Amino acid sequence: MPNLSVCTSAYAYIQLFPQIMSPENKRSTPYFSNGDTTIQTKPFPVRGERANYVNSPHVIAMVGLPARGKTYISKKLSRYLNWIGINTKVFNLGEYRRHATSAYKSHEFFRPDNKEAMAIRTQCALDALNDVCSWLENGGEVAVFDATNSTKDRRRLIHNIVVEKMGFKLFFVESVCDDPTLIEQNIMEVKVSSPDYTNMNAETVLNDFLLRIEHYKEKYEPLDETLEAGLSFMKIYNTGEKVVVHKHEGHIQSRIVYYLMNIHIVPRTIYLTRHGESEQNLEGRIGGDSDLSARGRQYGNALSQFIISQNIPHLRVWTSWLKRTIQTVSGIPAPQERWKALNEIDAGICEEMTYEEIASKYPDDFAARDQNKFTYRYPRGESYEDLVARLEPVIMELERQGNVLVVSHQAVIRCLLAYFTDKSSDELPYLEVPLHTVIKLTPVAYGCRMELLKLPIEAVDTHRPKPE
Ligand SMILES: O=P(O)(O)OC[C@H]1O[C@@](CO)(OP(=O)(O)O)[C@@H](O)[C@@H]1O
Repeated sequence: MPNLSVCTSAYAYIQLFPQIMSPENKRSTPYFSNGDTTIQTKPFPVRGERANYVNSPHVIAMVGLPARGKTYISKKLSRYLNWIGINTKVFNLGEYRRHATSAYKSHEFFRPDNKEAMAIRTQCALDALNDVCSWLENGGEVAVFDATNSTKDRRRLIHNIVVEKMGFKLFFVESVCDDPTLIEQNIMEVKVSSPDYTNMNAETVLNDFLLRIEHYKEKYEPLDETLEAGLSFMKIYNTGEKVVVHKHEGHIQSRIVYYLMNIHIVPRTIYLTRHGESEQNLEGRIGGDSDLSARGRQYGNALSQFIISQNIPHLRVWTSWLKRTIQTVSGIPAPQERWKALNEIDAGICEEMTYEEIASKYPDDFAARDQNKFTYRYPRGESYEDLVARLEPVIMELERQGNVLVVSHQAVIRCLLAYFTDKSSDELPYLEVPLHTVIKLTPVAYGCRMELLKLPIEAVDTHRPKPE
């Protein structure tokens, strides 16, 4: 976290950016608009081996006026990248500023002519970038720098540090929004509860925040492919109405572009549930393709009643290709789609065995799975890690859709749930997904609200907890 020290010595700054600020050209620095004040920062990490990797780390730097959904995009992107196995972390500049100073009293703090505040803000940006670089140098793969980065000078500074000094890849993501309703909605949803505004009423917050935006607008320079032709970036207009991509590089940036092109913020609900109890669940056998038990069929009926009672507009129902999910939704009056990708984890040579049978026939495998359940792959079958890869298109399509009911299996629902609730790969294979329970997910501010709705039909417990 920030280590604030504003001084009048140009020493650290000269060290950091020798090519742009030597003693002779001290006054010609393009990076600060606050007169003679220069910023001292702790030394940046030394450019290490990571810069030479084929897959060198990436910095994703957000761009845009306040209340344009940058934090929403940062958090959501980080959740997705971590879920697909790319080690990602968000560095939010607002948090550095709040940690460094409690000077924020009103929008006046953000006036471009407030020199003292400007020095603090620049110091915080350097501290955050310093942490970004240290984290990437120590094994991180993608750092998301969540800040306004709304001037060309600030972006050049980031480029100097991230690309020229550290040798990392840099991609800017700008969120442009000129719809006053969306902006006001964003302020009311997330700014009213910001630590900047404790104990203030919503109207005062709204007015102050709108003035803060005005201060940023005075200096705002949107990304422009002619003026900043060398930079890699994408611009998202009005939450996805239009997208412009400029010089994106490599596999990770392509995935980021594709993901951000698919997400939307229209309110909707996702319902996840396992099939009703199956014949093989009753016997404690894994996998297979058995029919529902009598209680499983009751759950199918209860689920239809529940879904009808919810009165969900334009609901779509997705199932796997296995009999137990298809039988479960047979009474639901909504369009249905079958996905092979939603089939249960393939247990390979262990299919249709009980855990006890596996432990006695393949003791080494049984122990290995307990050691690392996420990466363990059943011989001639799959691991949870494989399952996440198989489910990525499902997540992408879910992101594009409105209201959806997904009826699938224990391991598959764990993977989907981990994505929506930001659970690590260690936690994922042990998430509790009981039979005869509907998991209702509603997007809120920066995440998802999760409700577990147990329907009143008994079922066996198929959860095998992590051994001590
Ligand atoms: O990874 P574990 O904890 O074994 O759970 C996955 C297992 O859950 C089961 C039930 O034991 O799922 P489901 O009944 O939902 O199809 C098996 O088919 C599957 O192999």
